[in-house]
Amino acid sequence: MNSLNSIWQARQGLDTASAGAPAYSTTMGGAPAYSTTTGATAGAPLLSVRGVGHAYGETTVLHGVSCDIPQGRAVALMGPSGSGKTTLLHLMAGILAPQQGSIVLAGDQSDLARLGIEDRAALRRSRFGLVFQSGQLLGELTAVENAALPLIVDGVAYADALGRASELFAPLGLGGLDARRPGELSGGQQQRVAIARAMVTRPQLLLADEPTGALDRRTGEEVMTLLLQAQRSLGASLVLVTHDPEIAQRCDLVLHLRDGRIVSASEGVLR
Ligand SMILES: Nc1ncnc2c1ncn2[C@@H]1O[C@H](COP(=O)(O)OP(=O)(O)OP(=O)(O)O)[C@@H](O)[C@H]1O
Repeated sequence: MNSLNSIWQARQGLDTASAGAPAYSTTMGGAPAYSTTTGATAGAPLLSVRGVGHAYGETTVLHGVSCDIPQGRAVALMGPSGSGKTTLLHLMAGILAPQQGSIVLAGDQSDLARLGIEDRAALRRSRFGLVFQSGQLLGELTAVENAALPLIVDGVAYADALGRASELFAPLGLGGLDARRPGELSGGQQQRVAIARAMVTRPQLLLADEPTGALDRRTGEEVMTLLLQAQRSLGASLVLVTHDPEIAQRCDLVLHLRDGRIVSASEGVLR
C-alpha cells in the first residue's frame, strides 16, 4: 500500500500544480504564422495547436502560438532560455490549461482547452507519455515498478503491469535491472526507466523536456537514440524540448521559439 500511496501522491502533486496556475490574461492573441507542412511532415496532424497564449500572472509568455505536431514524427522545440518551450510543452501535455486558443487531438477531436483538470489528467495517462530532464522516479519503488506506474494507476493488475513494463527493459538496455531502486542506477539508466514508463501505455504522443540535459554527451546520445526508437516503434509522435542543436537535428521538424512566438520551422538534417 505504501507504493500505491506514493503513486497517488505523485499524481496529485502533478495535477495540483496545474490547478495552481496563475490567472489568465485576455490580452493574448495571434494567428498561425507559418506552415509545418513540409515533405517530411506532411499529413494529418496528431495535435493542432491554434492561437495558444499563456500568462503567468501579468506576464505573457506565449503569444498566440500555432503549430501542428504531425502523426508519427519527432518535433524539437528550440529557443533561448525563457522563450516559452517548457510552457508550450506543458500545455500540449495538458499539465497547464490553455488560457487562450485550442489544442486539438486527432481522433476524438478532444480540445484540451475545453477539458477540466481531471479529464486532461486522464487523457495524459492514457494517450501521452512524459519524460523529464531527470527521471522523476519514485525512490522507494523498484525500476520496474516505476516503469509500470501508469498502468497500475489505471487499474491494471500489479503482476500484469510489471510484466508489461519488464518486457521493455531488455530493448532499452535495462536487462537484469528490474529490481534496482532508482538510487542504484546511473543517470542514463534512470532516463531509460523513464522512457519505459513513458512507453508502457503505448501512447500516441511522447513529450520530453530536455531528457538528455542532465547527462554527459555520449550517454545523452544513447538516450536520444532510444527515445527516437521508442517513438518509431510505437508509431507515436514526439515533442522534445532541447537546447542541443545536434539533438534537435535528429528530429523530423525543428520549431524555433523566441519571446513566446514560433519564429521559424525547419526540417532536421540528421534524421
Ligand atoms: N510557474 C511559473 N510562474 C511564473 N513564471 C513562470 C513560471 N514558469 C515559467 N515562468 C516564466 O515563463 C517564461 C517562460 O518559461 P519556460 O520555462 O516556458 O521557458 P523555456 O524556454 O522552457 O526556458 P528554459 O530553456 O530556461 O527552460 C520565463 O520567463 C519563466 O521565468
